[in-house]
Amino acid sequence: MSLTGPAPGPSDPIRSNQRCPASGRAPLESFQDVEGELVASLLLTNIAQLNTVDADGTVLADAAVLIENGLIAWIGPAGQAPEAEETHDLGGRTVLPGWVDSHSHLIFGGDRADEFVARMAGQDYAAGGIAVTTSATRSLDDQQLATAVRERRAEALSMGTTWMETKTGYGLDVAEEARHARIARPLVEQLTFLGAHLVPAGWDAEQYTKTVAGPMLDEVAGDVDFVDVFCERGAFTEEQARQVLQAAAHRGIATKVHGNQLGPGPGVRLAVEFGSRSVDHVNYLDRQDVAALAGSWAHWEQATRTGRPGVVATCLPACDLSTRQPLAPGRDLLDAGAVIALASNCNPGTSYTSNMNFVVATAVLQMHLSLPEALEAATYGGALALGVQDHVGSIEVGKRADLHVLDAPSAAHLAYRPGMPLTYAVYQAGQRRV
Ligand SMILES: N=CN[C@@H](CCC(=O)O)C(=O)O
Ligand SMILES: [Zn+2]
Repeated sequence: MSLTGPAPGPSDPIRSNQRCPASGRAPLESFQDVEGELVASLLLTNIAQLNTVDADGTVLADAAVLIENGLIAWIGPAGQAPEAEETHDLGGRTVLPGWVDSHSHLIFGGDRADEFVARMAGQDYAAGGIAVTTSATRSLDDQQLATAVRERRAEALSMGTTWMETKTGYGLDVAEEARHARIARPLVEQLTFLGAHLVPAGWDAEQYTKTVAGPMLDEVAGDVDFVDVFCERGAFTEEQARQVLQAAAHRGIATKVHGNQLGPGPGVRLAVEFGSRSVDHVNYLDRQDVAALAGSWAHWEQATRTGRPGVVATCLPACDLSTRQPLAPGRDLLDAGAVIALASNCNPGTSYTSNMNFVVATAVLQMHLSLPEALEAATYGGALALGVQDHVGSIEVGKRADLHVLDAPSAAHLAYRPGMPLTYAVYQAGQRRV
């Protein structure tokens, strides 16, 4: 396999000012003028361990990466690296793809520390807490809400997350959901509509579902990449979830499902039936669920990463710890041939962290994933869950230069030294951001 290749041409994937293939929008507009300068050609060299997360899991020692115009242009031994306008000596550190965090809820006001403390004292998590955050979020004006989202996105970037999805779902009426979508749109790379998060007080569930699947979806459709539904006891039933997913399919919008989080249920089945990009949480799976998820990848060639992707099972271990749910069976899913992603689920109710280093460490230590499996799930797996796997999620020629530099000699240190501040530098579309 050759790791070298020609510099990307004009038709190559997302540059920082190009359109996102899933949404047709410019995903990084908000980041253009924040900091960092885009150098036409930049060589990163003296990399002790380069984890490409390509289809072969190639790991190179003593490596270099050439970035041209924000894209990866060459990968190979440091001793054979081409000349560049500028060189960064990474001092024998480790490089991996930037994290692709495919599940978060950053559009919120307030926090729910009291609820967390009660949970640690033995109370169960229940979907109803979403209403508390909805009130706190509605009380923020546009500027306050934008600032909150921007700061949370920046916090995630500072820990290596170079591509991030976030969801609405704390507005829960037409005007608020539309306001949240409009505000968040330029602040994250991809946006999901989760009007079907909770039936708000005072609403009849059937009426609310109709509103979500009709006028609310119409109002946000131009701003979102995905439609999601929380299919769980205390949230939306199978039939209600089906209405929302059908409405999305009718409008040609890709779907996601929050499913099987608090108990066994129809979430996985629905996601497979609708060909959703992902089903997220997946804590309570039976054999048929696991088989259905694995079977959804029948038309995908793993060795070449080509074909039709199936439904990604997104595991959220930080959430599982905070809600004291059994960890999602990531090991069993992988062994059965399913494809998993790891994501933060950053939100004030169940997972108030966007630290993907922590998520990956937990997946290795507690879910029994190998380090390479966890790395892949938190990068390429996330990209698959978002439909952007041809553009981000691995270090390969032609892809966007999203790189996470660890202050460590190998990626194993992520789990070996859990909780330590290992992020040394972050390059996003070729610009040094951290
Ligand atoms: N489970 C549904 N939604 C969020 C939690 C929302 C909340 O409790 O505020 C989640 O993914 O965990
Ligand atoms: Zn969620």
